[in-house]
Amino acid sequence: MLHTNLSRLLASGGPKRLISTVNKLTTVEVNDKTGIAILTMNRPPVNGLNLELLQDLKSSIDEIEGNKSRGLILTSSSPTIFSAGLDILEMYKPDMDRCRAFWSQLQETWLALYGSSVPTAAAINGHSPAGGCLLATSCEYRVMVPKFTIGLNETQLGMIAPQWFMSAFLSVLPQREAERALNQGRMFTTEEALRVGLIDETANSKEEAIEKCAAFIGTFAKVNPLARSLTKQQFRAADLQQLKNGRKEDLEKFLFTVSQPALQKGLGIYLEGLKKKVKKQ
Ligand SMILES: CCCCC/C=C\C/C=C\C=C\CC(=O)SCCNC(=O)CCNC(=O)[C@H](O)C(C)(C)COP(=O)(O)OP(=O)(O)OC[C@H]1O[C@@H](n2cnc3c(N)ncnc32)[C@H](O)[C@@H]1OP(=O)(O)O
Repeated sequence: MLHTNLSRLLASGGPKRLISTVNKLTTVEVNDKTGIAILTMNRPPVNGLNLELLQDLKSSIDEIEGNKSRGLILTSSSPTIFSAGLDILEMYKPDMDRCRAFWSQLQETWLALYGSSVPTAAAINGHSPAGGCLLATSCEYRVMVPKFTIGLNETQLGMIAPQWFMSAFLSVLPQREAERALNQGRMFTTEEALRVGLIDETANSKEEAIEKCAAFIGTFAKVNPLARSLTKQQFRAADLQQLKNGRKEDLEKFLFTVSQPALQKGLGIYLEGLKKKVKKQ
């Protein structure tokens, strides 16, 4: 009951204090009463994860870790897109120095979110392909609004999701389901995602999704915070360590992959397809 009241207060726009507007592409709002932080991505039109958005996400996660928030809810300011995943323009005909910085920042941001000491939840209020799905599956709980899609579609783009994308996916889905979905590059509708367990709940609006995420975070109200966070970290330690140990190799593989002419050709065709779709409407 206490948890429900807390989450209602949060979602009803109860006393909220904007504690950070420092970052250009993210905001952090901490509710004074509940202590839960809402981290909102705001890079129109599709929250494409470029270097700057990834930097802002990392610095917002650090801020939430540092200000003793009781939990983190990740969401988007767009009414239809949670995140379109990695900004393809960072990988298409890239400047290699920037591309290096981009991938290193993606690694850094993932380590911070997946390894966060506070309870994390994603209020998925729009489409969530690829890198968007990575962000959502790196959280501990997912609530999604109907009529959108989520999944790791990398193979559809001729790309291979790195091992740590798979780790986050596998922390949510059974191996058989995860392997098949990744091989197919499958995008799940909200209803399908609920059925396989890729999301935990559905909600009819962003506000309700945030309320349900807050209720999840409220379930830890009476649990010792240090014991909870160390337990979470033990569960995730092997996945985190695997990337920490292999960061350089992972970066080199990425740079090698994006410099392949066949991949560049495929990305060009994919981008063209996205643009043609816009013109048709
Ligand atoms: C073992 C070895 C490992 C080594 C590692 C090597 C490689 C790993 C590499 C990569 C991993 C990649 C993961 C990714 O995240 S790739 C990105 C995948 N994302 C997508 O496929 C999503 C594509 N977008 C969409 O499907 C739709 O845009 C969406 C459903 C999200 C929204 O649809 P809507 O109709 O609302 O909007 P659009 O009109 O389609 O888009 C508006 C505008 O935005 C541009 N855009 C969309 N998505 C992206 C994107 N991801 N990056 C850049 N730009 C994007 C779109 O082109 C439109 O632009 P404009 O025409 O207005 O200029």
